[in-house]
Amino acid sequence: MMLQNDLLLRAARGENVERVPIWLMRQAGRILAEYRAVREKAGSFIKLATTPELAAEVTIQPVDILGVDAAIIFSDILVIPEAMGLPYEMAEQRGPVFPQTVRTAQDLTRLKVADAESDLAYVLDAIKIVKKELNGRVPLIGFAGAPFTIFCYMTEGRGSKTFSVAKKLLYTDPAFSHALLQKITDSTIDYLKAQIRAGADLVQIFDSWAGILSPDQYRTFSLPYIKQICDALAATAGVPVTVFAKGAFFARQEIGQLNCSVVGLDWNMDAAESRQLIPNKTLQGNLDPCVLYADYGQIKAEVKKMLQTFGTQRYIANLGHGVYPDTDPEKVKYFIETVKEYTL
Ligand SMILES: Cc1c2[nH]c(c1CCC(=O)O)Cc1[nH]c(c(CCC(=O)O)c1C)Cc1[nH]c(c(CCC(=O)O)c1C)Cc1[nH]c(c(C)c1CCC(=O)O)C2
Repeated sequence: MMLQNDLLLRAARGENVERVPIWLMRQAGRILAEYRAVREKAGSFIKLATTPELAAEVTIQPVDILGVDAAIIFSDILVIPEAMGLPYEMAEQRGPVFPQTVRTAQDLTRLKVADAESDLAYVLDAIKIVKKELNGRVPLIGFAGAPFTIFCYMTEGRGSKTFSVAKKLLYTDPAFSHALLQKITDSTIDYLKAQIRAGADLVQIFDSWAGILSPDQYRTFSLPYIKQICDALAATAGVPVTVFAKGAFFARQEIGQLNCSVVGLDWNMDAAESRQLIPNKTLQGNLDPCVLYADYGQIKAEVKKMLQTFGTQRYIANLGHGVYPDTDPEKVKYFIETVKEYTL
């Protein structure tokens, strides 16, 4: 299937583009009333995420309503622990909770390496439906959490400001930590390959908790596993890979040397400095999501500043993290329009 709008893929591959492509992290769900209506109908987040027709519907909503240049499959990074044998619940207002956690070698023996084709068939089915319904309008982004971020949730059992339970394990039981990280990595490689076979045109790895690690710990417990994923996908899949490590400003140079096409940036990472540290890759980001609370004039000024410093080539416009749930969708549309209208 030929894509009518392949700006995102061309920018990712470092090819010339006539304008900057844009999409938003967490564009599906969170801000749209149309999303909340479907979620209501489904009854729960998990029901919605595991019903391929409904997941496909909310995946396509931002393409129709916001006019973004890509869809991202509606799912969650926590489907990997679930497929490994650690089910999660989505507590209203409180986020994900794992009733059981994994903190010892013995806990680990109860987990398996996920088999995407059987354990995550519902995500793959949703991808196939989206590809059919998009009919080539825009590319579809697949995704997974980085092994360290998944490790955080599996060991801690819930969100945390410090993830001190997870980090304690890195210091007190590195052998266990590496064994769990490897099992997550093996599951994730299989899963991302399956997403690509099902039709994902690009995949993004979210290392949402990268910023809580020291540079040394990041080098030991996160980067090597992301590297395994990038190498495995480069060897077999041939679609662009984006690595987004929130807060890992200290690791930009090393991330830039991975076998990936795009590096995602958050708003703490200076554009010019990032270009210098990562000279040979496409950059993605990095507007502070809070800019979208400002008035239209301020949004325009901030977006122009961002585009001027990143330039229009080897660049994908985005926020520096997911869009916040209480953002006015009209402001989001204005952000997207401002990027689309920008020319040098
Ligand atoms: C850390 C993380 C999670 N999930 C995700 C990350 C990495 C990205 C990031 O750092 O923001 C990724 C994710 N989660 C979801 C998507 C869907 C696609 C998209 O729009 O980008 C994506 C890409 C749906 C979701 N995942 C979740 C919701 C809200 C649940 C609901 O509708 O009740 C949605 C739409 C729940 C979730 N899932 C997670 C948390 C902490 C929460 C609770 C709060 C929240 O972020 O909304 C874990």
